[in-house]
Amino acid sequence: MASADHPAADHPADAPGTGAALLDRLLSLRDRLVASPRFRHWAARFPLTRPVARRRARALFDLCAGFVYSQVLLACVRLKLFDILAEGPQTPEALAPRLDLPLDSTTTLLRAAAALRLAEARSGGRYGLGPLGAAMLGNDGLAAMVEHHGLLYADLADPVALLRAGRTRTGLGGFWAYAAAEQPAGLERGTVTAYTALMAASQPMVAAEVLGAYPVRRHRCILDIGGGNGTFLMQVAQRAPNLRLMLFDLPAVAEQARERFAAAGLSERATAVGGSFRSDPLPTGADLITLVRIVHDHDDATVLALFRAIAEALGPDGTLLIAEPMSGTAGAEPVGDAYFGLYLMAMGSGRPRTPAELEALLRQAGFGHVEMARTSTPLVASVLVARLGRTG
Ligand SMILES: CC(C)=CCC/C(C)=C/CC/C(C)=C/C=C/C(C)=C/C=C/C=C(C)/C=C/C=C(C)/C=C/C=C(C)/C=C/CC(C)(C)O
Ligand SMILES: C[S@@+](CC[C@H](N)C(=O)[O-])C[C@H]1O[C@@H](n2cnc3c(N)ncnc32)[C@H](O)[C@@H]1O
Repeated sequence: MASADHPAADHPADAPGTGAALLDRLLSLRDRLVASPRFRHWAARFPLTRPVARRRARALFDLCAGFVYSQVLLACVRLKLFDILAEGPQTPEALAPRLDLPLDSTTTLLRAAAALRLAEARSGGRYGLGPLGAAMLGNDGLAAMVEHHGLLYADLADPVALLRAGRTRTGLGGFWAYAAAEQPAGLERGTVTAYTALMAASQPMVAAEVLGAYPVRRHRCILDIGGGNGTFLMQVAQRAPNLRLMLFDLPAVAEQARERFAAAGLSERATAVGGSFRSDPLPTGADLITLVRIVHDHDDATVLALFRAIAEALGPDGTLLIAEPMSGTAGAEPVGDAYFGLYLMAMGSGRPRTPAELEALLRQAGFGHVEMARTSTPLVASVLVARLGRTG
């Protein structure tokens, strides 16, 4: 199941012999060359190799400096710099009292933000929004994501220790309380509220991707498993006024969804059922089941059991839709494998999967037809659509 975003999704086995062996030899020759200080010295000066050498140096520098760039972004978010610059370009002198920073620090922050394209130098020594700062505006979910990274960075302070320990107790694991819980259904409201709020804040950008990729209107009843406080289903409700809405999540989370459905006047159309998909039966009656940012949280055995339970709950004509950032996404490789790979390791449960890995698990559970639905921003979410049986 290769696609434009996942060109290697099929993972064809390397043909034994010539092609792969020749490639290996060429790559080790490249590595030996690049590892030589003399070659690097020469390549940085020779006009034809200089642009490549500069790009590599910059890429390596960005890897060294990534945390510093992240902290510049965090400072901008905390100081609400983007909202302030959205009023119009301003001088450091005018901005310093508004940011409650000394003038010198204001200039340092503005120059850093401009270098990272979050802000932009304008005429008369003023600064305005940069293209990336403008993209942060009106995206409270992204700002909340930026803020919560403090937990991740603390867990990653010693990355080798984290990798050696494997699944261990961490700050992030405490935040995502279900990740380590033996009996997640017993989690109390106080424990699930912070992660539920973070997911709700960042859900609109995910819902926009999913609903742009798949026409939910063709269905009669949707069940959103792990649906949080119902933010996704509330977006669905707007797109498909005739669809019945069901949500399943841990009892303390489902309770919050029920309250929000009632407040939005959706109680007639929407129900929220509390339980754990690791131990409780799923609600039946839906012809579309969605797993939005769920599968990557769990290990293979849990995922396979969940897919099997879904196959049973859906019935033969039903559709399962999986939406989450996936491993191996073309153009977003570091998102799936570097960011989510280490994120989920720190969280203590799950792993990012390629579409082909997901498809293999789906097939084991009886889903014979699996295809990708194209999203506009696959780093936010890729979408897989699966149906039972062999035909589409
Ligand atoms: C108008 C003129 C003159 C020119 C226009 C030029 C042009 C075409 C500009 C483009 C403007 C544009 C449309 C920009 C769009 C920007 C977008 C869509 C940016 C999106 C960025 C999204 C980001 C950075 C997403 C970050 C997401 C993160 C960090 C998510 C983390 C999720 C976590 C930690 C989830 C945890 C859940 C768990 C536990 C794993 O299950
Ligand atoms: C990462 S959040 C995603 C929430 C929502 N789908 C979204 O994208 O915003 C994972 C959700 O799965 C729920 N969850 C985790 N383990 C569960 C289980 N065993 N049974 C039911 N829900 C579970 C959590 O309570 C949480 O709401």
